[in-house]
Amino acid sequence: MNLEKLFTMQEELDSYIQTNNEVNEDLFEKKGLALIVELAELANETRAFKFWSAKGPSEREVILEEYVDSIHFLLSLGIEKDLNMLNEWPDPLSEQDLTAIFLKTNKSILNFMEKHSMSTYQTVWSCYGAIADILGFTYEEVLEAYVAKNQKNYDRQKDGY
Ligand SMILES: O=c1ccn([C@H]2C[C@H](O)[C@@H](COP(=O)(O)O)O2)c(=O)[nH]1
Repeated sequence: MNLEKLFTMQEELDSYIQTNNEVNEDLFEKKGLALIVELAELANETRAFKFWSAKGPSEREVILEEYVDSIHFLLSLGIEKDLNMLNEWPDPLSEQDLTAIFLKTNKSILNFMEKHSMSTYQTVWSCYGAIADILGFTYEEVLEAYVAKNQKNYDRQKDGY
């Protein structure tokens, strides 16, 4: 999937949020932590690791919204480090197990935060690609859900979130 439109939309949303909240500091670390938190929220909604519970995963729409929350922060981190020339979503890792991919993704985010190169950034995208594959999300669905959540984020700012 071409990422150009998403980077542009994210850049606009980020500047709106920063202006609205009068923030001028370097936000890389906070956004990095935000991505790790979003990844955990996503894992929690899938309940993939909850061997002690009989309850199934949340509804697909709920999981998809959590997924695109991560995509927001992933784009935003790339913008912070001038890596938004990444045009195409890198090929997904081949991984079938949700627990394994969540752990790999977590590691890839920490690795990117330590060494922010295009290569470590692409690995995070490949991990998220694998998560989408396992969850059965198409690029079209992800794009549509991203656009909807991006708008919701503006609305929340206007409502004094
Ligand atoms: O600089 C920012 C800060 C927040 N968000 C978006 C990403 C997620 O969609 C949402 C997370 O908000 P919480 O629901 O976790 O508060 O905010 C951004 O896009 N850019």
